[in-house]
Amino acid sequence: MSEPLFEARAIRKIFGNGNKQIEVLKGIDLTLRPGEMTGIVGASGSGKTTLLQTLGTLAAPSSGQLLFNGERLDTKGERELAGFRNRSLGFIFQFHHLLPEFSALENVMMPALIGGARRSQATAPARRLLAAVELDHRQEHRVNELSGGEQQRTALARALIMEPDLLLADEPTGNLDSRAGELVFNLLHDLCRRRGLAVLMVTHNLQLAARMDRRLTLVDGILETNS
Ligand SMILES: Nc1ncnc2c1ncn2[C@@H]1O[C@H](COP(=O)(O)OP(=O)(O)OP(=O)(O)O)[C@@H](O)[C@H]1O
Repeated sequence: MSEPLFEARAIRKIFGNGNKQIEVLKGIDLTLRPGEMTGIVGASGSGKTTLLQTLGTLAAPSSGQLLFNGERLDTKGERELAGFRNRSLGFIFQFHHLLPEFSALENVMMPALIGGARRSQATAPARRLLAAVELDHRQEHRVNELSGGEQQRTALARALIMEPDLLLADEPTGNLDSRAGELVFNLLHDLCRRRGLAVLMVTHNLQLAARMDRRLTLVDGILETNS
């Protein structure tokens, strides 16, 4: 078995204060290895988005440890974490957070430009990724001219441009028909096998979850392993 890429140890996340506190994550232990696809299911409001944001260092845990390649993340400052996320993590959010005034191509290139790449370096990989999600014909279109499913595939291309080690995806096939959902799943599956990408994906699609290496269910703030 390969070395862990990512480890969460006893992660808790509490919102609010005083008698208005709600404990959404109550002690998450999770190990992700390169090349592994892990599906997370759970009822609405069970904390799946909170889990992805906390594991992805977008929200600080209330307690517990996060390790990436054995190195502690939870002790790093925001500046260092921003660099880490740009280099090593890809995110697909439920609401894409694409920039509406920019084209699909520009949105996909954005993380590379933020990471210091020149436009001339970022263009070809961005075009390749848009082609891989079958959006060759939409590259120059502004995001607000794209359908919900096209926006979701653009967000996937953007999440992959930096060749992340770990992709955290919140319902990445939610707006897609079954053919596009299949395309996205196959693309990710291929990256896992070929490049060792690790994927942690929230999905309500049980058929998709069944094809992943592992399925976990978030119940009452704890991750349970499904058979
Ligand atoms: N910033 C916040 N402040 C207070 N409570 C919050 C905050 N963010 C989330 N919560 C609460 O945490 C719980 C889990 O929310 P979360 O969005 O993580 O659930 P989810 O499983 O992703 O839901 P869904 O499947 O409906 O998207 C909810 O009860 C929500 O109201």
